[in-house]
Amino acid sequence: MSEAGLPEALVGALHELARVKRLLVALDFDGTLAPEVDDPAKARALPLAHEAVLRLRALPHTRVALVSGRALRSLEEVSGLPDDVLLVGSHGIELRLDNPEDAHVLDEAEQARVRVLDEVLGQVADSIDDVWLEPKPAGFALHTRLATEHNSRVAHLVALSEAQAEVDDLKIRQGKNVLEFAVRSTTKGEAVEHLRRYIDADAVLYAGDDVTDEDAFAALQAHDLGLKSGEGPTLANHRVAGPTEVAAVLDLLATYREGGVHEQ
Ligand SMILES: O=P(O)(O)OC[C@H]1O[C@H](O[C@H]2O[C@H](CO)[C@@H](O)[C@H](O)[C@H]2O)[C@H](O)[C@@H](O)[C@@H]1O
Repeated sequence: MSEAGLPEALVGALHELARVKRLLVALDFDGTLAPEVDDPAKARALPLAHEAVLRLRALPHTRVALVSGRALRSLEEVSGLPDDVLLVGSHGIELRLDNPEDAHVLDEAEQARVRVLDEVLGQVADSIDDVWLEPKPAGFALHTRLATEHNSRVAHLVALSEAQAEVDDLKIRQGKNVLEFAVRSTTKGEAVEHLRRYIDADAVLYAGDDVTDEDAFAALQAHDLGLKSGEGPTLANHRVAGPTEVAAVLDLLATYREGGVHEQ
């Protein structure tokens, strides 16, 4: 372990990463910047992580992006970051880049499928204790965090079978105490590839904690750095225990890059 309490190999990789010319720092929100809480509206990035993001986005040739499963509007609210931080919501479906025309629009057929999903999943949530539905532009998250294990299992089974029976071509994702249904199948991996091209990045740091972040880790290249937050199988080449350590990583990366060692 280094002085910062981080693995030596990770500290070395951060030092290398801080030297590249154009750097993309792409970060998942819940479970990575923000500790998990029962009410998604109350999630906030740890102060050290928030501060490090602000320091990184102020540096030349450095862009920060949040890449989240949340709806874009929800991500804007909980992250509370300036407009020049790029935002990706709904697992890659919604983008807030530098121009308003980058915003997504669902076509009429997709909107009709969202309405059917609303009806089907709404009935599931209404009929099982402590299960609730979070609406998003292209679908819904069925939350079971506060439900008993039994109710959670029933909710997942019923929601899966009824939604698939009523709506074609659904993208279904399992997350932490949540089952997500969307009418578009964009992934965080596609989002990272899009962001890499968008800023013409020479290297990418991606940090995430959940199964859906694995698509982003799979999109990383040899000179990138993937950081898994918490337990579970991963394609990331580095791992830390959780949001506290992710904050320490971002703080150290900001310090190295502020040191002005990046290639010009
Ligand atoms: O991709 P992320 O930024 O990690 O977003 C994934 C989902 O995060 C939210 O749900 C999760 O965090 C909540 C707050 O800690 C927690 O209560 C819930 O159990 C977790 O599943 C969000 O509500 C979802 O829409 C996101 O897809």
